[in-house]
Amino acid sequence: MGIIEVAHLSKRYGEKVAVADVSFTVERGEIFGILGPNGAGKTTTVECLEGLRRPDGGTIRVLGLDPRRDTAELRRRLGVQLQETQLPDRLRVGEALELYASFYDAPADPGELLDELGLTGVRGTAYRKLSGGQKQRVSIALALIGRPEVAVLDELTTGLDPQARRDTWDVIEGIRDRGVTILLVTHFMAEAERLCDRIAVIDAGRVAAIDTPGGLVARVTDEQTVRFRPSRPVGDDLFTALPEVRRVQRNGGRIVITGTGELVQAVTSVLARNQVVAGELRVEQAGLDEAFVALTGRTIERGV
Ligand SMILES: Nc1ncnc2c1ncn2[C@@H]1O[C@H](COP(=O)(O)OP(=O)(O)OP(=O)(O)O)[C@@H](O)[C@H]1O
Repeated sequence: MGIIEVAHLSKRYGEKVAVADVSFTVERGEIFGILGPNGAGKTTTVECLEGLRRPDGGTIRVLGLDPRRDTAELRRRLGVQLQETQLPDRLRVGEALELYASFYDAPADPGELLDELGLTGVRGTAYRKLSGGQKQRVSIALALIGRPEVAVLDELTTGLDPQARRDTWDVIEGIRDRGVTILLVTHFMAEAERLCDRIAVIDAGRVAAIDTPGGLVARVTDEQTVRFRPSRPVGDDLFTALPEVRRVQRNGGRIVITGTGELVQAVTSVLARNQVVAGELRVEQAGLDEAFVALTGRTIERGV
């Protein structure tokens, strides 16, 4: 059984269909991403599984619990980071953690958590004086203070600069390594690519695809391109004879070979057999960006 199971979820606001039909299962220990453009229905989906909204249709189980019925138990076992944590301005970081810790029977140690998130130095600082990245890490700390088995992180790095965003990614990987299952909502491509074991691509309230980042790319194309400058002149026929090769092009002194499968290995072995050295060798592969466009017909931000 998955740690989170969502089946045929639907939710509308008046006439507006926010979630039309969303199903996915999150396994214990993974970082599962929900990736989609603004307005795709990501937040509505996670708010339903947090028990904050009542779905119009479908079923949801989180840790085997029904979010609408077992709200109190779910609150103890699910860590939730809100889109914008609003804490009183004067509250100090350490006090905020102590306060939230008091809501749980067996909370994490606030000092250890601050240390892990690199916040020890601002323990006595008022929340309003923190940088965007520090505020974000406080909101992650608050999501983890109850030692949850599952944490839902929504738009984790929105508004952060690239360095703060990368630092936050390291933090998230550390949390996963401690065994916390993470449901990560994002509209940044780079974030999903870097962090997620599997991704549900959501568009207009529906799941367009669920797969590993590599699997999503492979669904769309397994074409790759190898570029290099040969150490001596070679004919195209050397490469066109390889089953992996689709096209050979020339670009100045460079050879550009497009193909599939074990293309890089095939090209480099034929070069080695013919004593040609490949200078300035580059390999390019379609990425999640291309896969996302092919699946949804839209582009979204990369995020770094
Ligand atoms: N309370 C509400 N009342 C009416 N419409 C809403 C409400 N909340 C969301 N919507 C609409 O439902 C759709 C889905 O919104 P939702 O916030 O779930 O998307 P999202 O993928 O999380 O987007 P974002 O990345 O912008 O947060 C959007 O068209 C949004 O305008």
